[in-house]
Amino acid sequence: MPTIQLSNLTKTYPGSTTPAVNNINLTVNDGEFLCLLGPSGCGKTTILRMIAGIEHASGGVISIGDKIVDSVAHGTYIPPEKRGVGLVFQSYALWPHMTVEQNVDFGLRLQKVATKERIARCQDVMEKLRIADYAKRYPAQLSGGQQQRVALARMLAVNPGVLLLDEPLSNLDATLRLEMRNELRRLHETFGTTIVFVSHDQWEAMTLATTIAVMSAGHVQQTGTPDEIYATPANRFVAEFIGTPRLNLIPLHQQHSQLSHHLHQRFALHDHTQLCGIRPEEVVISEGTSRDSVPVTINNIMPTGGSWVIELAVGEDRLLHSTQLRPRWQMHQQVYCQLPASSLHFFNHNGLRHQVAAH
Ligand SMILES: Nc1ncnc2c1ncn2[C@@H]1O[C@H](COP(=O)(O)OP(=O)(O)OP(=O)(O)O)[C@@H](O)[C@H]1O
Repeated sequence: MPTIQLSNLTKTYPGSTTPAVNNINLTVNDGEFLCLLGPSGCGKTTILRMIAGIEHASGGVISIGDKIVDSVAHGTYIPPEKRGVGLVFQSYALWPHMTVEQNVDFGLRLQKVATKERIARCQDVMEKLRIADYAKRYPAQLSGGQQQRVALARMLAVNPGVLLLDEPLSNLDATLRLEMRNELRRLHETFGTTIVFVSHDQWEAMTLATTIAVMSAGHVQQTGTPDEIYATPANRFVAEFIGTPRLNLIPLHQQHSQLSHHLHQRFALHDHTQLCGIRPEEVVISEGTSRDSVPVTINNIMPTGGSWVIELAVGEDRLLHSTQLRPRWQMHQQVYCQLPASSLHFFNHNGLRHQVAAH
């Protein structure tokens, strides 16, 4: 299975002055399940369409395996059907006048695969995707999730080296979404296909991907495993984009902030260190005082179905704590919170993560 390499990849649509994709460098390794994650309009779909070949790059190079498939400078552009990639869109685009079986068979027919092998491959992929029972039905006679699986089966039947998925779960309800996530993960394990998946849903990305590339405004902000992205966000954007409830951000240069004062006592903070972040589940609450604890008031207790979000007041500052344990605190109770040093993320005036030393 091929590696996909994007080098200084840029796309500016005609009539636009701002690049939709701005000088991106990204490698998708063999067998990797990479998720392009970011808010609407950040350029995820544009990248996918350029890899597929249905959009031309304005600059930079795309290679699949050892072949350059798009490069303005080299004058190279390989058409989609010669790239060995399968693209599944948000809308499944099944042929309505063909049965499930005929839809799955479609690509194999185009490739002029021998009849016997076509039948065997269709059957195999339909069984793996659990749609063999609907082989004779038309798309209109299937549920959204079943149609989704037919679209995937149609792609997998032709055995693409690379599978590109553009928010393929976005039209499904919550239960089906979960089912399809498991299905996709199973597929990745079974077929070992290199997958590039576009999503704006952080949980989808965290639960599915082996690697996440977090994007904003045409740039890749950080690439890493789900764990790395969550535990060591490279900048403020990534830190805030990932995690629910959002990471707490404490401004470090506000005169009357008790939390800021507390952090200045513990750490050597310079002017360029602007913000300190801590995830709500890392904030520790206790009844008694201890070293490095801060007195706080329980300001609000919000149940979120199986977990709780608690708002703490520290003077004018507010801090969120989240927990899976039913809280034993009362509204307005005075308690103490701790901000463990290993859970703190410091960001400079450019929003970049950096280290600070303890006093
Ligand atoms: N065909 C086009 N012509 C002009 N501009 C476009 C075209 N397609 C996309 N854009 C613009 O390029 C930018 C990136 O769009 P893109 O669809 O890649 O973002 P996205 O991250 O996939 O968004 P979403 O999650 O909403 O699908 C957006 O500002 C969009 O308006």
